[in-house]
Amino acid sequence: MATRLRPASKKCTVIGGSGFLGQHMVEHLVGKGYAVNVFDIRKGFDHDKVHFFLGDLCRKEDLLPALEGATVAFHCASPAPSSNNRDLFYKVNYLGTKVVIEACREAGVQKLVLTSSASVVFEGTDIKHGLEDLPYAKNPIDYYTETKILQEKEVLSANDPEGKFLTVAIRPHGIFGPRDPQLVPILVQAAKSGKMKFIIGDGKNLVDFTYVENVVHGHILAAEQLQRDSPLCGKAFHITNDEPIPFWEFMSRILTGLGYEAPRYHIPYWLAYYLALLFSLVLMLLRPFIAINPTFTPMRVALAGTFHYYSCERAKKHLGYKPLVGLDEAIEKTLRSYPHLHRTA
Ligand SMILES: NC(=O)C1=CN([C@@H]2O[C@H](COP(=O)(O)OP(=O)(O)OC[C@H]3O[C@@H](n4cnc5c(N)ncnc54)[C@H](O)[C@@H]3O)[C@@H](O)[C@H]2O)C=CC1
Ligand SMILES: CC(C)CCC[C@@H](C)[C@H]1CC[C@H]2C3=C(CC[C@]12C)[C@@]1(C)CCC(=O)C[C@@H]1CC3
Repeated sequence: MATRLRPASKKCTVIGGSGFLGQHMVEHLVGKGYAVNVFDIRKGFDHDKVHFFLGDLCRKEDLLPALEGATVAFHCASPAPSSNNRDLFYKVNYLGTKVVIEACREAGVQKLVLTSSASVVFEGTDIKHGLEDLPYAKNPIDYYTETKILQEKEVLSANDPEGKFLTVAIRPHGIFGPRDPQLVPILVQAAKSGKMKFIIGDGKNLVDFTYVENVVHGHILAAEQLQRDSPLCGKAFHITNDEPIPFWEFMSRILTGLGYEAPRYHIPYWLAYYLALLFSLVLMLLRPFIAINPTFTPMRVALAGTFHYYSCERAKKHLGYKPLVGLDEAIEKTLRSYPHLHRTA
């Protein structure tokens, strides 16, 4: 029987492929017939159809073998936002991304799809139906976001159709779903230690939470539509569930779905913000003696107490994007995927 050869254009590399989003990307790409290389500093899972390359993206010599023969590279690697390590964010997200671009060009990769973040325009004040052409935040909410801005600028300005190298950035917001190590586990941890009693503000602020499969879908569409002279070249695209929901309703649905009580007492936004700021200053002074990772940071209070939802009309128009999984189904699937986080008694 003749074996059908996989077209060379279907070989890709997922940088950060061992992470939460990366792993979902890999599974969907394999399902769509791509030959997939994963590049990461750690091996997060096993897959018989995937080639794993371990290394640091800041080192071009580590990266090059993983990019060999690939036409598309997806760059979804980043230090965890909660690590709050300024030097590490700068090194990996900014300097490392320059290395990624250089290595892609050297290896002959034709398309680079960056996972950016909708937060690159967020300064801690309300954004309603935000468009991609809002200016980058002058005062980003944290170091992580500061370096996501530098990273996105670097990738978009590297778009070079003459040099046969095309780039695009996907800006998701509040990714959640099975195996997310961040949103649901942090929430459950806070609930277990009795910290999820308060609603910051009036609880009416709408926010985007985006199911991981929709984020993956947006990335794959971007890679497939990115062509010379297409309106995608060098542009950013919001990818959301297109169903903004009150932040505290989303939190409550996750908490009650896992058997915890929903927060019910209101605390004014400004009070929560200044308390978190004061707390982080105290922790900074104490850092030489004791290291604590606080649950309530000024950044989280800002995210929990303001409106921040984004339009994905540009993605609908130019990528043909439409969320594949609606919010209700996404929450259900997520809750079902965390049996070990259900409250026992
Ligand atoms: N989780 C969220 O809500 C959102 C995430 N994003 C972006 O999506 C991307 C993926 O995020 P997640 O999957 O949630 O994070 P994650 O922490 O699960 O995955 C990131 C991966 O990058 C790898 N990595 C970190 N430093 C590296 C280095 N120097 N060399 C090679 N690999 C390295 C890590 O080992 C990890 O596997 C990131 O770029 C993040 O900024 C954007 C918007 C929202
Ligand atoms: C303790 C509570 C007040 C809130 C707990 C939930 C939070 C851990 C999450 C709610 C919104 C999330 C979010 C991100 C991380 C996890 C949350 C703060 C990001 C900062 C992840 C990286 C990004 O690029 C932007 C995200 C915005 C929303």
